[in-house]
Amino acid sequence: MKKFVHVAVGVIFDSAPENVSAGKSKILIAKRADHQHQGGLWEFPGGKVELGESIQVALQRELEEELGLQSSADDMQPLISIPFHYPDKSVLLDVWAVYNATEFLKTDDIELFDFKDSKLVGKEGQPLVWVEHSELANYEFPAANKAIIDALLLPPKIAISQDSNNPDIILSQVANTLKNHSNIWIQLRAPSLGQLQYTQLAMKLYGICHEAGSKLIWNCPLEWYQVAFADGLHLSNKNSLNSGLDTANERPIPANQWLSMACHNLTELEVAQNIADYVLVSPVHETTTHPQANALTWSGFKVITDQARIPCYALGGVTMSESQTCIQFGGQGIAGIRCFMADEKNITRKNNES
Ligand SMILES: Nc1nc2c([nH]c(=O)n2[C@@H]2O[C@H](COP(=O)(O)OP(=O)(O)OP(=O)(O)O)[C@@H](O)[C@H]2O)c(=O)[nH]1
Repeated sequence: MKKFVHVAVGVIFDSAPENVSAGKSKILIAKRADHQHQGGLWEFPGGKVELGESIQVALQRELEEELGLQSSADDMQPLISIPFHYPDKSVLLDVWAVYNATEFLKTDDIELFDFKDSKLVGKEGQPLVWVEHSELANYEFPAANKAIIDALLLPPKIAISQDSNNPDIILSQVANTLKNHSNIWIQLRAPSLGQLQYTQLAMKLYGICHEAGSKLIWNCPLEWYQVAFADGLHLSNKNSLNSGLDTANERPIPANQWLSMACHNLTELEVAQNIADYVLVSPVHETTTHPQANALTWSGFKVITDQARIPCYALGGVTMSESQTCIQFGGQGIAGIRCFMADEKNITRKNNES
């Protein structure tokens, strides 16, 4: 039988959550010894959860043993949990963000600095480096870590545009959302528009999103997708079915673009996590547009996040006030239309007033 290990993993930030979301923070990574499983690759520090230990206690113990880092439970927040099967071993990585580490871990700490090589090393002699988010791509990690790195790059909020047959209304809506929210990506969903109108609108929005430090995810048939004006593609059930992607094993877009899929149950999750980077799980609550759909509730959402090895967003009647609940139930963040976008009537009224 394959060996199974439950691992507590810490993504250690040198500063507070506000600085992390503003992109002004560094992350500590360590190199695994050659003789270890996945040896020679970089990792986020951590180790096995011992019998009867909580994840937080295990992580605090491992970080103390490996780095001399004394972390406070108040500075820890769940990031993602990843069940992953290597050919020789199955792991459950329980990954937590650990903030304010430099308050406890001095980079010039004599114990952690190898003066001979002028390098930072851990207590077990493992090389350590503080890196920016954008530098993570330059290091080679075990396969299970792709989802951790994705979770670090993905935002806490995804605003989905409200459908309209008037592209100008959608454009104003999105601009408004970007004005009112930071750290948010836009998914352009506009089933009432034809291909030409959709493409023209998406091209305009791509510039607007990038100017605001956001990203634009297209939600349209695969054939409409234009790599040069998009950061990624979201495949609804209908669009993935129409393109034969509901059973696919191959990504339909390049690896450096984001791919998300709709997910309503564990069967859809299995299909999605073969090719997508993240899923939008719905409906968490009953909504006015889908009153007949059976709501998952937060506990049903957790059934899915527990099985997911990619980040999961909560969609369907979820409000901003539930952001922390979403994280506690294993979610990456919140996706929605109404919770971020002003509705069409207000936009029309505002446009008429100005
Ligand atoms: N700490 C840590 N482990 C990871 C990461 N990614 C990942 O796949 N793992 C896997 O999770 C397991 C961690 O177990 P561990 O560190 O306690 O044990 P080990 O096998 O490395 O060595 P050991 O048995 O000698 O202690 C390893 O199989 C490792 O390959 C990561 O980012 N950090």
